[in-house]
Amino acid sequence: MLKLNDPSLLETRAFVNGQWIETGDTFPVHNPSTGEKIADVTDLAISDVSHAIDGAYDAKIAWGMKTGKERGAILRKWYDLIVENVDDLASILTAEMGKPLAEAKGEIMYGASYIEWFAEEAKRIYGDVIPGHQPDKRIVVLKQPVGVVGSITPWNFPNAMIARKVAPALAVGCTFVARPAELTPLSALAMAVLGERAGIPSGVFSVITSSDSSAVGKELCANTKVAKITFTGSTRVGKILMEQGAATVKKVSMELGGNAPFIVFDDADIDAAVEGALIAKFRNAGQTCVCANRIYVQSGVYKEFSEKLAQRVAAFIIGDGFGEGVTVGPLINAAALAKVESHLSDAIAKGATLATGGQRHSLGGTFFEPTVVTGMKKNMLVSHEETFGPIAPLFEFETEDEAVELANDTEFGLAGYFYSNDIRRVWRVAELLETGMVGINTGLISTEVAPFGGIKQSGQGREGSKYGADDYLELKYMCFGEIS
Ligand SMILES: NC(=O)C1=CN([C@@H]2O[C@H](COP(=O)(O)OP(=O)(O)OC[C@H]3O[C@@H](n4cnc5c(N)ncnc54)[C@H](OP(=O)(O)O)[C@@H]3O)[C@@H](O)[C@H]2O)C=CC1
Ligand SMILES: O=C(O)[C@H](O)CS(=O)(=O)O
Repeated sequence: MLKLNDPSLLETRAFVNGQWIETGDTFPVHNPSTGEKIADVTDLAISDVSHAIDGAYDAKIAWGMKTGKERGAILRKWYDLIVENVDDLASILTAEMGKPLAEAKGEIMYGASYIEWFAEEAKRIYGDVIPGHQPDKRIVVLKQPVGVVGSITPWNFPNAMIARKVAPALAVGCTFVARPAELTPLSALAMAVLGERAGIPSGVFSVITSSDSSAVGKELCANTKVAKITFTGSTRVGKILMEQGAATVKKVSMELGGNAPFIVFDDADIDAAVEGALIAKFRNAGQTCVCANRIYVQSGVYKEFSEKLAQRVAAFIIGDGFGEGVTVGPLINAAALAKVESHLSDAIAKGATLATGGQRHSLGGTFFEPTVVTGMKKNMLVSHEETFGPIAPLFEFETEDEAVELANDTEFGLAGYFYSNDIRRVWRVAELLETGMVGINTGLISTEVAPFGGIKQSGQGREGSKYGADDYLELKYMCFGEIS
């Protein structure tokens, strides 16, 4: 049983229009480290989802009429409550998702940083005054909230992916209907408990828990009271939602799949590059969209980098996310494990060589040994598919042009990383990489102060930073005539 300082944070009812809802229908939530059931969560019907949308639509006028300062104050209170309860929120997150407790705490604080950031930005949603085009004309541009936002988020960051969306939405005056992944609804519900305590008015932030993501997605896309869909997840599902949303011309923000290249040039600090690769590849057991999916190492430093990386990876501590000192937890489910094994067996069959790891961990379940594999070639599955697991595939290259060509040889374009101490090379490569984000001599780029998002088939829109509110705003232009 989960031991919490505040057991009321382990909520299993859906939160709709300020009411905690039980329908009698539930779906189970399991701990991926142990396989044990940790809760039965309300399984809403589509009529309940539609009711949540109605409530958000009814609430948007009053919420939008508050000043930015008033909305910001409520968001700031929410931030303070999240920080005060970080230990319980992290325990709930580790229990339902499996990541090590230290990483879970990091995620809670990372998600909270977006709520803090947009609590401040709420007061700064400025419009424009444009010089008139005729003597009697005066032109003013307003920025107004888009309205009701439907949100669908993945299991791998069950707190931060919602926080990264709900914060800007509420800051600018939108209302928000969140549907968390079936695998990890508890973190979202705990956010709703604290949001209610912070004074978020009923209807402004609802959490609709459901085992039928497809049906919820169809309702959010078809319901004309929903102005916008914001989605984080696979490119496959993003395309489904974009197609479904087209029927009602839904605005969309899409944070989708990745296939990040991680390039080590021969002028790099190799020890620093190893540290960067450990973070970029193995954070969340490799289950992040910005993970290094392909590691390209220039031939002159390939042996040194490979050996140093393998040595560090072999020292990882695998186990239950609650375990003391554990640095790599389980994969989320059997399907994730099967994908990791398929990518690895494909690579080995095509000539790759194991440097460390390479098999299911002796703990059983969905634990997999963190793995380094060398001798990778572009005809291997890992080159073109997102592994979403703890495998570091090392490819060798000779020239800078070759590295850039290999890095860009993907339909994805979310994150890219490289290590080099040649300033001219840094600018050349950074400008040529076809990604929305580039880490230069660092393997960790996610922060609320910068615009997070991808290009190509990794999505559209940006989350966080001074740009992050734009996805939740409409421009309205007013032309005043007869002014003389
Ligand atoms: N760009 C980014 O910031 C991020 C991208 N991702 C990407 O997400 C993937 C991993 O997450 P994963 O959960 O497996 O991704 P999925 O796309 O399978 O699921 C993401 C969310 O979409 C829901 N969903 C699934 N099918 C549909 C549908 N037909 N209609 C509406 N909603 C649906 C899921 O619900 P349910 O699971 O309950 O069915 C889940 O809540 C990877 O590709 C990763 O790169 C992940 C995190 C961040
Ligand atoms: O992969 C994800 O779900 C997150 O976007 C990763 S990050 O924002 O924590 O880097």
